[in-house]
Amino acid sequence: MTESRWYSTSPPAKLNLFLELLARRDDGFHELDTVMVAIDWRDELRVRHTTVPGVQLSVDWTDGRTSVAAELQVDEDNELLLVPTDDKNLVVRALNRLTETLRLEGGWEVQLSKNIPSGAGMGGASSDAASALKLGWAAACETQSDLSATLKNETLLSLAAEIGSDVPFFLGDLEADRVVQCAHATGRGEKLKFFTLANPLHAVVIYPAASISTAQVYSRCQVPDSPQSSNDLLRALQGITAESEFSLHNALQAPARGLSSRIDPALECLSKAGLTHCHMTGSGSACFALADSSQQAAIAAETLRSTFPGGALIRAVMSYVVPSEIHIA
Ligand SMILES: C[C@](O)(CO)[C@H](O)COP(=O)(O)OP(=O)(O)OC[C@H]1O[C@@H](n2ccc(N)nc2=O)[C@H](O)[C@@H]1O
Ligand SMILES: Nc1ncnc2c1ncn2[C@@H]1O[C@H](COP(=O)(O)OP(=O)(O)OP(=O)(O)O)[C@@H](O)[C@H]1O
Repeated sequence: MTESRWYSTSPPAKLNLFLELLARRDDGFHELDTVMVAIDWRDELRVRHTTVPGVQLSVDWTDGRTSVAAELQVDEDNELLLVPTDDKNLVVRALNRLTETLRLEGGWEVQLSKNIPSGAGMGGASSDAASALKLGWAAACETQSDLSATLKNETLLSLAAEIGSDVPFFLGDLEADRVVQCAHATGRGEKLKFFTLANPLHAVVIYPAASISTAQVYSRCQVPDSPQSSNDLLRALQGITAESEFSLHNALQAPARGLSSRIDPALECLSKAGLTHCHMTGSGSACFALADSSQQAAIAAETLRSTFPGGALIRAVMSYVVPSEIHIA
């Protein structure tokens, strides 16, 4: 066995434009109706298959720890900047499971450069894990010529769903083998119908220097008697109806607001910045609002950087594709 070349990609974050709770299941998970869009706030991940067993993961912050800590107004050793390098990291879990499933010899050398904050509801760890599965599969094919391509989609999808409810979204549309930006997700988030946006989405995202546990938010949520539906939004995003005819919704916003006092100021500042459709994404704490253009988003983000009280990562973003392109070096 030899070492593979380096395989790299840029795992994107996501925003939940809509999230409704339909039921609480016996296994503790919730049935969802959610609409996710990938955005161009991205990590960087490099993977190669090596002769050494296990996963050797190194993590840094692309903009430098000092710079991110300054934006967040915290010390460099603050837990907001801590990213695990052991099997708590979903990248390590993904590659270990790939090794077991494919009965591979050897292990992995991995370099992860973070941009996406954790505990933000932006799915950063899940996206890293999905990318690790894709890169790992590609690298394994280089050193193990007998891997069956027909097993690829089935294996990646089942490992992704095992690792986390958000992970399958970040694999993209495996069946149709096309790049897309959006999906309507049901089940616990793993049943996906991908679609292409009629027009790019522009937004400003504020991560208000607070990490929230997804499990804690779900433990405080309430399933409504009459759930709202994502139908109008789905039709507007696909250009079937006029784009102004939709509203966004997140059933996890109320329980998350009860866990962090940093969400309300983020929502207030976004709504005062001349943007529309202000909401929290996923289980929080990050909040976003939609802009008409990349220029409006950039100007609003710049203004918010001077007006938002306390530390925060504030970015102008736009819709992006899943999966992101793989490079080989
Ligand atoms: C909030 C979202 O990000 C929206 O896209 C996802 O629903 C969360 O997805 P995730 O972070 O991949 O979550 P998982 O790692 O699968 O689950 C973490 C915990 O969240 C709760 N959970 C998650 C997904 C779901 N549909 N119902 C739940 O109740 C469960 O308590 C679970 O133990
Ligand atoms: N690759 C990774 N990058 C960042 N954090 C990770 C990673 N793998 C595991 N973690 C851990 O996962 C936890 C949550 O991270 P994640 O970014 O998935 O949360 P989130 O923003 O709430 O996303 P989601 O929308 O999926 O709930 C953190 O405690 C973090 O330490």
